[in-house]
Amino acid sequence: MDVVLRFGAPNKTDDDPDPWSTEVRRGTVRRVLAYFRPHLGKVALFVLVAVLESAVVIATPLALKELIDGGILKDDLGLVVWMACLAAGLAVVGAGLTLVSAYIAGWIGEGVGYDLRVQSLDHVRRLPIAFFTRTQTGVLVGRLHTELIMAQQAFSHLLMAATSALTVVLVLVELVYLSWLVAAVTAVLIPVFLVPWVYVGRLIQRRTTLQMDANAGLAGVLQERFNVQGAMLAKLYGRPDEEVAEYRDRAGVIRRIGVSLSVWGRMAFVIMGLMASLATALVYGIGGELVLAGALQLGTLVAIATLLGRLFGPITQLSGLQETAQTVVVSFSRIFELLDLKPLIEERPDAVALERGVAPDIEFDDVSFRYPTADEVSLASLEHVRAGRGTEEIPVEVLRGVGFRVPAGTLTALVGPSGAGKSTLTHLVSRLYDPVSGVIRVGGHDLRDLSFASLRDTVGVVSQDAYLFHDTIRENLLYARPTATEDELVEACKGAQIWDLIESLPRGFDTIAGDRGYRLSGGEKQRLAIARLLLKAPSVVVLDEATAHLDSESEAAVQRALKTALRSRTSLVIAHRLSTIREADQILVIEGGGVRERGTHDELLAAGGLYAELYRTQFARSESNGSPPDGNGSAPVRQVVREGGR
Ligand SMILES: Nc1ncnc2c1ncn2[C@@H]1O[C@H](COP(=O)(O)OP(=O)(O)OP(=O)(O)O)[C@@H](O)[C@H]1O
Repeated sequence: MDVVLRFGAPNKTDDDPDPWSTEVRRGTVRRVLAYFRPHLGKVALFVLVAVLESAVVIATPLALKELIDGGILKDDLGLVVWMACLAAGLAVVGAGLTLVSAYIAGWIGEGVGYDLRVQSLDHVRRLPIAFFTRTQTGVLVGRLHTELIMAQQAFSHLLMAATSALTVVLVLVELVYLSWLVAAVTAVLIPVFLVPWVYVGRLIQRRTTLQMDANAGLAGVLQERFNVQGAMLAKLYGRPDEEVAEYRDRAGVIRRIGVSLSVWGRMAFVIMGLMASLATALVYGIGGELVLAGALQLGTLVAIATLLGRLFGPITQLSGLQETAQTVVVSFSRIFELLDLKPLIEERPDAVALERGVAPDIEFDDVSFRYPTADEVSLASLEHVRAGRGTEEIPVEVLRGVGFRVPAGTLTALVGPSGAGKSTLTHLVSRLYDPVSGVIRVGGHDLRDLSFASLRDTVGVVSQDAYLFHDTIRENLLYARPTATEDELVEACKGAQIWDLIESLPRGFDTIAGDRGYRLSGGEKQRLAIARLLLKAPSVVVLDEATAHLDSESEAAVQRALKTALRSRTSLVIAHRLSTIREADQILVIEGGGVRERGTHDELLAAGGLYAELYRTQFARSESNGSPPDGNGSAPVRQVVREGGR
């Protein structure tokens, strides 16, 4: 087992995957340190500034000592003025150095945060689609955002703590030099004063973790409920009273923790002020007696009191060092967990490109497939569902020994009962997944040998529920081809039968579409997606026809759009409409993860098998102008290829 440390974990049960888990993997510290490497120059500069800053801290009391003992007590006005000016100058330089060191620490922290952010975003982008189907978006965003900010801030704090450590050491050395007795008393008393401070610090730390946990939980729920589909489901099926009660409970927890945090946060300052005042009183008490006894000079006493005042800030900062270090290590560990997920689908170094603009054939050669299990593609802590230990996923083969060929420039329709594996077949063509065995060839090349860029250029997909970004129609279209001209946009929209609508909108292409631009109907959205496809001009089209009922006008428009989109392209269409099926050069009837029948519409009807049954129960209903045929088609039955049930 890789997990070796556990820092103050909250009350979680084993079957509750915890997105804020504080488990740390072995080797994390080494990996964190590696992030310093590109910033070593800045780190060296930071150390130099830290040394200067600490030198200023200990020099000021010495100037004050000289001002009193050598100037005031010896009536030397010149020295008084000089030392006062020196103390003032040191104060200004000290303030400047503090700002400079905060700036450099910020640069290093932000630099590490930047490196980590770019690396993790790029990595997550390359993760397989299976990862995204399993992961809770809110929790993933939390990890990529909140966690990263925490790691980076804590990182900067660690650097500042290094300055504090140096200051504490130098101040203690100077205290011993000025008066070993007062230094000894201070050394004994500091830990006593620090106990309440450390206690309060821990309390604040625990509450902050709880608050983050509660906020993340609420954010996850809100993200799920308040997107358009979630809000729709909640309106149709939700139980408002119970849901509001749940929000109240969650918000109540955040309020309770927030109130307690604000009190304890104030308490921390109160304790620090109190500690400083008590220590000063004590030093003047003991030191005053020594001055009266002639064992200590007045200037030395003032210098000691000043030094003490400078000691508490750094010491309190150091007392939180352990928690800060933990935060860095735990946060980085959670991000590394994500970075360690394998992309599964990768581009080969010697990947080739298909010739552009030439429609290739597609061939499935004995392809079998199962969806990856959670262990292979995701993190339990990101799924954030109560999976329960011991309920291991049993991988089920979704496709078994599938073999067929789509000749170049032809249309193949996939039909079959729900859950048969039609969408899965199309996912494999666009290489969202790789087959477990067998080969898929496009233009004679194994899909796995093609470069990603070539694959993206070659295969265009239009899904049933076309997704649009919350952006203008123009930006949504340009996503497929950023260099497209206005004329090309218009032409694509005309081809997709959506231009009339866009033209009629007051803001035309600049109308906001997407999640909150919900004004587009299902058919319109699909036509916009077809326009996007036309702009991309792929030579292979994978299409899932909309099952949603479209009115006859919209349906006719979609059909016309499809005609343009599929013309002289190699097409694989999950067909729900008889018109598409009739036009297909080949129909594959998919059932139970295999091709059961293949042929044209007439051939399959004549064969009287599964297709004929599907036709009677589903497709005939969508045929507007005629009654279902009786199955006595004229096509010769021998042309129908029946697949063995593998
Ligand atoms: N992401 C996934 N992870 C695991 N199993 C999946 C996943 N997607 C689909 N399946 C399973 O794979 C099988 C085939 O599903 P697929 O979506 O390919 O069927 P389909 O023929 O397209 O169905 P429909 O017509 O209802 O869309 C089903 O049993 C389904 O439960």
